[in-house]
Amino acid sequence: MKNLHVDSIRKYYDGKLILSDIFLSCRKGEIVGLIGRNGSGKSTLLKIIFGIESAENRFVRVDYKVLKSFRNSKKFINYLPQENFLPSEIKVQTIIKLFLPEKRRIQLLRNVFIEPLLGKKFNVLSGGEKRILEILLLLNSEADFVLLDEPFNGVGPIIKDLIIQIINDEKAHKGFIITDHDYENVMKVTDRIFFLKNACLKEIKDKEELVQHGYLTKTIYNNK
Ligand SMILES: Nc1ncnc2c1ncn2[C@@H]1O[C@H](COP(=O)(O)OP(=O)(O)OP(=O)(O)O)[C@@H](O)[C@H]1O
Repeated sequence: MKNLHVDSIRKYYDGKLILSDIFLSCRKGEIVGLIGRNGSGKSTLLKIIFGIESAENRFVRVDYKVLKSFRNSKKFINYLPQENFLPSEIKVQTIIKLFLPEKRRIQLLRNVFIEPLLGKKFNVLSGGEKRILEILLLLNSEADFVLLDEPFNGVGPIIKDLIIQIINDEKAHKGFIITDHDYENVMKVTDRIFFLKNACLKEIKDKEELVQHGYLTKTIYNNK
């Protein structure tokens, strides 16, 4: 069983400690959630794991392979950034050809949601259509682990359910680390959840702990 092991991550921005000796692991077949207040360092952590952000200290390995840089990581790990990352002036069918090897394209080209979009350029797609396409491309890639930064942001309930369904369908083949402020859907889809506060990660078991950690107020918690 493949295992992503993240250890001893330490990061400062402008002299301020953002991440302090972070340890995190994710097995293939597992979905791990990451919750934290705005600016707590969630995106920074995902970027460091993926290898596109530097850190004072960083140790990432998949099984026994130590991934020292983005060049090593990209074969094993894929990453959905907060902002759209696909080229705006290119048609969806061309994007699929550019991003996926031939044997991995067929399923996506026949996907009921993607098929009607194939002739459209990326920049004319709706926000939800863009997100679904990006997520499906990552899930059809060969990487064993996928880091998703705010996959639910800006998408409606139907697309959210579709994203959850797609992630669950792929769970047997990949491991996921997901961060999003839609904590209810994060809690629904994940097997383990961690809360990032004061540069440290702590595993949490239920929604009540989100009140204790100051992520939810009692009023929000009681009204849900
Ligand atoms: N390139 C940078 N230079 C300086 N400070 C940065 C840089 N990138 C991020 N930061 C700071 O690091 C902190 C963590 O940012 P990060 O984007 O990781 O937070 P986040 O938890 O993902 O927030 P959000 O939930 O709002 O997306 C913030 O205070 C941010 O201002």
